[in-house]
Amino acid sequence: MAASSRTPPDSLPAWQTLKQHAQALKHVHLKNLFGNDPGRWTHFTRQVAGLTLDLSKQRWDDDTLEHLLALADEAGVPGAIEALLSGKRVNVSENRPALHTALRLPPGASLDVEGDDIAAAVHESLTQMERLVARLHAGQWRGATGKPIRHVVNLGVGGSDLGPQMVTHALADYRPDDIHPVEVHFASTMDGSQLADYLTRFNPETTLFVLSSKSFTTIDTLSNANTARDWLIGRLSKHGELPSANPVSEELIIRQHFIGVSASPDKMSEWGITPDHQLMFWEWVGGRYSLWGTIGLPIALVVGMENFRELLAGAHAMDRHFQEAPLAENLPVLLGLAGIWNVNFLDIRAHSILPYDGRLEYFAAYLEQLEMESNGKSVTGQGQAVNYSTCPVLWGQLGPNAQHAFYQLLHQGTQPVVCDFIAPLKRYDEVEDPDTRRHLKSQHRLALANCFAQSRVLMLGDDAIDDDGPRPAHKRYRGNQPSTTVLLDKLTPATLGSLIALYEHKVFVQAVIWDINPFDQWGVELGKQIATDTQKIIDHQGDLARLDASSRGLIEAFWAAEQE
Ligand SMILES: O=P(O)(O)OC[C@H]1O[C@H](O)[C@H](O)[C@@H](O)[C@@H]1O
Repeated sequence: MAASSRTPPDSLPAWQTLKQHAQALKHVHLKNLFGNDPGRWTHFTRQVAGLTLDLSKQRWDDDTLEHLLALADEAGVPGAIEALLSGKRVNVSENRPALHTALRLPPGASLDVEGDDIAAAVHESLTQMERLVARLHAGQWRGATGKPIRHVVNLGVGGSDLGPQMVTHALADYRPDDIHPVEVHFASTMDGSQLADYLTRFNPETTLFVLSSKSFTTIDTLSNANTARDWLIGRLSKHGELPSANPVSEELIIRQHFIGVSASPDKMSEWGITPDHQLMFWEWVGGRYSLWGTIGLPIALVVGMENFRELLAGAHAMDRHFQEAPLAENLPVLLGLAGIWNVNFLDIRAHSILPYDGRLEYFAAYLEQLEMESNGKSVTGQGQAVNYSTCPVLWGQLGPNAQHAFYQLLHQGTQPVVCDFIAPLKRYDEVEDPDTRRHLKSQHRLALANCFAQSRVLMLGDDAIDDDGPRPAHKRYRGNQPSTTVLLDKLTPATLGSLIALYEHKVFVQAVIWDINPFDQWGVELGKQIATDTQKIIDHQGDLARLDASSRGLIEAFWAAEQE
């Protein structure tokens, strides 16, 4: 992480100790670790900011943790945490800080970064967002023909889509009921199919688009934006198709139907977004870390500003804990170390995210970007190739659905996989009808029973059954698959904020130990460049002959299909 060169992690004394320790522990089954230590739950469980982190089902013991904590120390984790939170230029390849934590500083806080109080600027941007939200919630934001906005479509991709979509879905229950009803939707794919669905269903007079793009150059988002603009102009302008008594100017349409959110105000203006409808953020906020600021506009539209600020407060509580707690009590550090142990010492390179609550449907997709775009790297901050594994392959799905899909592999496949089970302890208290509440609460108990049963079976295998009589091989379970369980007291804006910040900081801790930069994503650039070249060839403006045989064949197949 640090710009100056560092001892490679695999040359640190604690790494060597861990290698030997792993050899000794390799043949110890998780069930025996539990058998040997009745106090595992207490030893390996921590509670902070509405979250309970149970690491007792990791395939480790007290000594492992001690060595891992020594590794964190030797790798400079405490100093790196301080550098991150105080705004040092930890993103070395782009020479800038990574200050997503500044977006959730409480009102009145200040943070001096290189001579500027950035907390003040952050709060100003939130106030500007609050004003736009208030206008929409009051039904005062009118489309070009004078009707209040009913549908808001966020056009963004990656960090400008996944975080807001995940949180709006998770917190939909927190929608205030005293507001003008505004429904929020998301379209990200460059093929236009998601957007096309909205365009066939929504009334252009009452539809507003939020163009969310940190760079404001992402072709996926800009192509959707152009389609949306053409649709609105085609329907509403004086030359349009709508038989309106009051045809309106293109200028008014763009003014009233587009908000821009970006770190590039010039590009927003160039596209035509009026300065009043531009929300800003900064280069020092990474896209996948940006839901906490103005990119969170869709979240604030769904849950209201008060709940949005609760989300920030929950994340800030985790930031404080990350900064202040000793390593051995520090949730993100412990979660990060469990990952290091699995990847680098137990050679487990697959990681599944399994929430047992339908509201967390998009959490795995969000973490896929957070973890793999951050830590899917193979050179250090100083450009040296690493010779140890970094980010595992991470994927997931709602646990109850995944039980009927890929749990077969978890239980009997050949791959070791570590799983994160995530569930709220309390649910459905707020349902008004007592009968419905009773039924839903029993469904919640059912979901928790499944969640707890699955991690137990993964751990114990056949030993989970009392009567472990003779059975054929295809009915046997070896167990010994490690897992983590994260329990939320309840899924609220604050606990969700803490949960997301927990994973953000876990990713950082791992990056520090692996000595990689989690805040850039150069690996996605070449694909974009080659796609631009390929499009020229598809459009008959480039040389097909210089491509490989497969790419040529694919393009020719497309051309042939176009002729049919
Ligand atoms: O917000 P934007 O600048 O449009 O970027 C959207 C996304 O696209 C990029 O290609 C990156 O891989 C992501 O990190 C980013 O979140």
